[in-house]
Amino acid sequence: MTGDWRAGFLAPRLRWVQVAKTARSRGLAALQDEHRLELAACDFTTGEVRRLGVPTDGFIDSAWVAADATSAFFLADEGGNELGHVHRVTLDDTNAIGDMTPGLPDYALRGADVSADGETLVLDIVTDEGYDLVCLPARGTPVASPRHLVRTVHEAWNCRVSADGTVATLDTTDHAPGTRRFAVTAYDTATGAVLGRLILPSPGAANAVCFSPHPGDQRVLIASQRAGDRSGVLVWDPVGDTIVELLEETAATVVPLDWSPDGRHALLCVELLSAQWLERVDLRTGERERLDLPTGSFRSPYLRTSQFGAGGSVLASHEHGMSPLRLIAWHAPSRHRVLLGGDGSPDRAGFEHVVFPSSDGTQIQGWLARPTGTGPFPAVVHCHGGPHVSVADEFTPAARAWVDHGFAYLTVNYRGSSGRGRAFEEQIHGDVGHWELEDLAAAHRWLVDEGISVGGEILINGESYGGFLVLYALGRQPELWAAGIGEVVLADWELTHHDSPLAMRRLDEMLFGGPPETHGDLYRERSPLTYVDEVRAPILLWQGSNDTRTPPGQVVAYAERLVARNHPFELHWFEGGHGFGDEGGHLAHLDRAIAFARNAVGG
Ligand SMILES: CSCC[C@H](NC=O)C(=O)N[C@@H](C)C(=O)O
Repeated sequence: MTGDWRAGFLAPRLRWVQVAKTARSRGLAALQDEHRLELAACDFTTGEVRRLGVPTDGFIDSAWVAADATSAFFLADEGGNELGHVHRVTLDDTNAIGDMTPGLPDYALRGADVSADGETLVLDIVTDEGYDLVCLPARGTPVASPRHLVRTVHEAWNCRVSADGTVATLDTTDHAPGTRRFAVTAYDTATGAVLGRLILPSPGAANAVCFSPHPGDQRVLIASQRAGDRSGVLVWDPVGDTIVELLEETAATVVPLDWSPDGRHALLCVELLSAQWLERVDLRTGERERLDLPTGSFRSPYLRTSQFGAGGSVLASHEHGMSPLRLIAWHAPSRHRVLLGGDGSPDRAGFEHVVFPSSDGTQIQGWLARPTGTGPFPAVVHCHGGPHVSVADEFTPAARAWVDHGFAYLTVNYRGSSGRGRAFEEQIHGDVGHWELEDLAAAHRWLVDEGISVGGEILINGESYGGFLVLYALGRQPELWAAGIGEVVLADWELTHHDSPLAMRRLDEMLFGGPPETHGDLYRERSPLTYVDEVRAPILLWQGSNDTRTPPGQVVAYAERLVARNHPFELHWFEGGHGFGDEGGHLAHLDRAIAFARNAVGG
């Protein structure tokens, strides 16, 4: 795995693609280049990708395309702070932009959808008052105030609206506050009346994926999680009060992604220890068909999905570790072709899928990239954010950079990651940091036992919740790590909680079992700031000045304690929110990180 990793990093690439519900040959994409990440209108037939001049943050849920692809909606925030208003941009030559909710205070967004008939927009907006499901016309002049359907103070995500706009759903937790064991609640969009609620037996969770494509049909495709490892697909009719259990898996995790425009099929992503493939299931017969597509990944929580295209096709958002997103149209076995994206070298060797035991015998999965030769190599153990997401075999240009500089790179789906069932995901609740550090120590041990690396040459790296793990590991396992590198890190839970909007505070309360007012001891016990004096390794950090997820104050507090000890560290600030918008900035960071790492391992 050698070559010009810089070019791979900086070449324009697609981060996600969305398909319009009733104009399936067109859609919306997030296009990344050296200088910016912005929205683009796509025509899958001609291959045209046209920039809209609208910046975006990389989350697929911060922007979405209208059903007929004549416009798109996005959250316009203030310098990356994720608080603002939903705007509409027309996808014609004018790209006219207008605020959809001019009468509302700034809000965070936890979901949005537009009906297949193009008329109705639903938003799940979050202010310090609570989570509000609102409904407004998707076309025409924005209304002064949208229709308010419901307010809840407990976490509620991911709203969906029926094809004719008469029924909306919200994934709610009123029945189980302080958890993400969601129920799906359906509302009449004219009156706000509750039409039905789908609550799976505890500790199950249900999430609405999408409504039937047909106006008048109020059935919803549901992703279900149940006790243990069980995951499945349901079709729920909140109006007719019926549930059809379409399929259930125990060995693998199955995630429904889309309902075909002809109503016949659902698209599924099946995941086995983070290896993914796509299947299509016939909604009448339950017959499943695995799509013959290249090895790699097809979805990533919050970041990327695959959907049905026009004419019965599937538009697969395919990536692997060393190959950027390609939109592949699958028509039938052995009949698929690339419509957009890629970099011309999808056959480049990528990640190795590895599994190793943690201290309690639980098998932990990771993705490894290593230089050619026998090693040992200095190594980077990477921790993803979330924590309830997982890393698939997805494009990771940083991994290529590390490998080209002689480092092995191992990204770990530690305890708390999604895709391994509820027990695996929830094991960290009330015990934040404990199992994650056990699993990261296991990764360290495995790299040494396999002869891939040697003990004193392993660094730890991560972003967001992964950045929390970097600092927590440096303080709690100082003997293990040669250096720590973090982006948008969390150094203190209590300070973070107090500086965060409600949309983020609910995550902390779920992880700790309550707010700092009642669970302050645990917040302090599991905060890196508490262990800052134990840290031995040098630290390199990047933080966004407008970040509302891992706000600046808590990192400043941590840095002040390092200064007081005269401990070697660097803290670099960038203008932005919870991540780099420009790959130029990201690349400069990586250059610095590699030089810093070489220095730390004496290279
Ligand atoms: C409290 S950890 C930092 C917030 C976290 N970001 C990255 O790890 C985050 O945004 N989590 C989201 C996805 C959430 O679960 O609410």
